[in-house]
Amino acid sequence: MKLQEWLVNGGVEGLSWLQLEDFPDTGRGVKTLRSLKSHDVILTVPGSFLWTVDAAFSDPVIGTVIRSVEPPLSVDDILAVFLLFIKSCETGYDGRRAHVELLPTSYTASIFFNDEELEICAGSSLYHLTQKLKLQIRDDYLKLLNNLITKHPDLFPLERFTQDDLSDKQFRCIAPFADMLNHSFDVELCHIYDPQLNRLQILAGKDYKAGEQVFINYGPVPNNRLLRLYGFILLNNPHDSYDLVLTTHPQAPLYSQKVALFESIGLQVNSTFPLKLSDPLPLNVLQYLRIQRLSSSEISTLAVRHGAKDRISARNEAEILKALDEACENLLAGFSASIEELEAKITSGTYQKGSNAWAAAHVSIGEQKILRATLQKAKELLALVVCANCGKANENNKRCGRCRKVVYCGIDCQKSHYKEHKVLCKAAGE
Ligand SMILES: C[S@@+](CC[C@H](N)C(=O)[O-])C[C@H]1O[C@@H](n2cnc3c(N)ncnc32)[C@H](O)[C@@H]1O
Repeated sequence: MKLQEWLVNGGVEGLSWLQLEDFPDTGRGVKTLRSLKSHDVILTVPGSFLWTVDAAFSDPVIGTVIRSVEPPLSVDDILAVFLLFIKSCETGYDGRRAHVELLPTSYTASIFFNDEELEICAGSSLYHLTQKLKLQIRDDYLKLLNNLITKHPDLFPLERFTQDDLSDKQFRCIAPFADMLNHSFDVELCHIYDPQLNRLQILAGKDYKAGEQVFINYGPVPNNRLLRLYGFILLNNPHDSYDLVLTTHPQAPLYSQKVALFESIGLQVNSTFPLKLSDPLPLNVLQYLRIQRLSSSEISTLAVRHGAKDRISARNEAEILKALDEACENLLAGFSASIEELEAKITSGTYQKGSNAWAAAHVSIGEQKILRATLQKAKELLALVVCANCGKANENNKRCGRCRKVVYCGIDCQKSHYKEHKVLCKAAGE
């Protein structure tokens, strides 16, 4: 095989015990022909084989052209143009062309979904980011067209540099053969680029028996990101998350003081918080919201000076939890299909296992489960702040002595509420 020859002749080590193979769950991947111990070096790829900005810049044919584009191209654009240029060459670049020929010919990253498939996860962050990405790719393509492609038709024939071709930026390939390794969370992070020695090494991320598929770990990536970047999802992904974006309007009262307070606890005014099933309402979300809703009389209290780790006032706490409750309800209402509807379609086989629709449904289910857990947590915390009977957020509200899950502002409210509360109270107290 041409690729193998090119790599071995150029000093790539490891190819005598690694072999490409098709696997049922992951598609094409790499198997080891010998047993490996965790941390063994299994593949070494010298830097000269990598697709890098430097490699593109030093290419004798297009290097100078790419370098002279104004405004300068982004790293992604340079790599995409470099790859497509090699793909469009009919002669020369034998090794690199052999590599490009082996790249997948179709992709299942979410930007390649048709409208119907994408609609399945409408409301999810995957949906919003994919729509944004589609527009960004169109804009990037138009810029490339004006600033590079139409200026050098001899180097970049228009019919081979269409917007669809450039969407192939999704190939996240960095090194020939190393990019054939599939992902598993069950192995340690095991790919290392050494800038001094200018080489990429892959170590065994666990012990392997001869004949097993070898994996690398793409990092702690949630399903919405796996689907957006790589076109697959993992069931029971331990890193699944919903990215909650919190921002504060510059016209908000006490804006500059609040920004300073955010920064004092390592947060930005525009922050993204990954919510997880294992921690659906992280402390830093509460800290952000407490600061965001501070009143002028609360701004210099001790609790604020301690980073708003604890409640600042009953008023402030009730306000942030109600806002969070409302935000979760609104986000959940924005999904095109509920968890139950999607699960029914998966069980009945309407969304076939492994299809784009199936993957989109799983991302939507995962995000909704997290949002429901966040909503539940916000409700539980709110019940410890506002009187269960009259709804007042009072500093002296006391917990129900039995279940300790609700609070009352006084004995009268507790008595009036007892009829409604007793079932829940008994169940919680048992
Ligand atoms: C770096 S490549 C790995 C090699 C790839 N399978 C190939 O045939 O070229 C990354 C792509 O492999 C697939 N992939 C990697 N890990 C996977 C996994 N655990 N399950 C399903 N597909 C996976 C996805 O399509 C992903 O975009």
